Amino acid sequence: ASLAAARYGKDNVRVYKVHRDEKTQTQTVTEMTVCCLLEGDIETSYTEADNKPVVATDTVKNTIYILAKQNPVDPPELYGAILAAHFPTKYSHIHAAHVNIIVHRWTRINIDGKPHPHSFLRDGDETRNVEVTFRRNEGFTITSKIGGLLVLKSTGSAFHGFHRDEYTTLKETWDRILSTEVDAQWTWKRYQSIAQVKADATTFDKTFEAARNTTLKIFAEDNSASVQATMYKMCEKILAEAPGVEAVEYALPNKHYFEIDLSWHKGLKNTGKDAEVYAPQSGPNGLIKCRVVRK
Ligand SMILES: O=c1[nH]c(=O)c2nn[nH]c2[nH]1
Repeated sequence: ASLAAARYGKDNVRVYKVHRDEKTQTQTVTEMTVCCLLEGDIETSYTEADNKPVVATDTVKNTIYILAKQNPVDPPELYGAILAAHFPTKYSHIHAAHVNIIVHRWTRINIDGKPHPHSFLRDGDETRNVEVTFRRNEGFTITSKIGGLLVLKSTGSAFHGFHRDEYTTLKETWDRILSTEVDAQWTWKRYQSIAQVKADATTFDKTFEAARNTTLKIFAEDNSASVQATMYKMCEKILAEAPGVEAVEYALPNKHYFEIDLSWHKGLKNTGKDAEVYAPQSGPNGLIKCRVVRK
């Protein structure tokens, strides 16, 4: 047997950082969960129980905290790049690092119409995520993500004209509920240095907001012929808005809501145009994926 691939490190490292602005007496918070895995000349720690090359996962955890203290944690793309580059820079036998960051929502609370200086609420399980791989002599591959954004539209979605044969029972519909959980990501052109990543810091934030707004706008306004058709429009718009992005990917579950025929009860009409009460399904669910690149 031989070792085909190996990477190790610390996962589920929860980090909270506060920024205190003395001038405005306003505080800003960031909470994230970090995974950092290392690759390099570590084979003998697997094949020969040789621990000399092992930078302990506890050391990786400590480094996550120290670099969060010494550097900005926003945008997560920049902190992720700083963290990923640290290990191959410090340890010559580590050649690459893979960083995944999940940024949780702490939205500033408005009290009496005014943003509160140090109070926040968790408005949803939606997260902003980042994946950074740094490989020595190859630079940074950065992917930015929206995760867990639950959206539903009660009409404005259809699905008809699909292939029919002896296996098909699905009825065509011109008016259905569309409910999904947005898993969207966009991969940036390769960066060669932290300086280049830092120079784009505001672009990462602006592109995240633009991609989220584009997703919501097209989801709401597109008279959807299918999940496929609607998600493609989202990808096209994000590519058009973000010249630094090379590819956009979406994975959208189609979370079905079934009509309930209640006609057995005194002829109660609750199907087709009379449908009002539905049964939301936990599964099975459709899953529609795509990756869109520039021509
Ligand atoms: O939007 C949809 N795409 C599909 O591929 C599909 N299949 N069943 N329902 C569906 N809805």
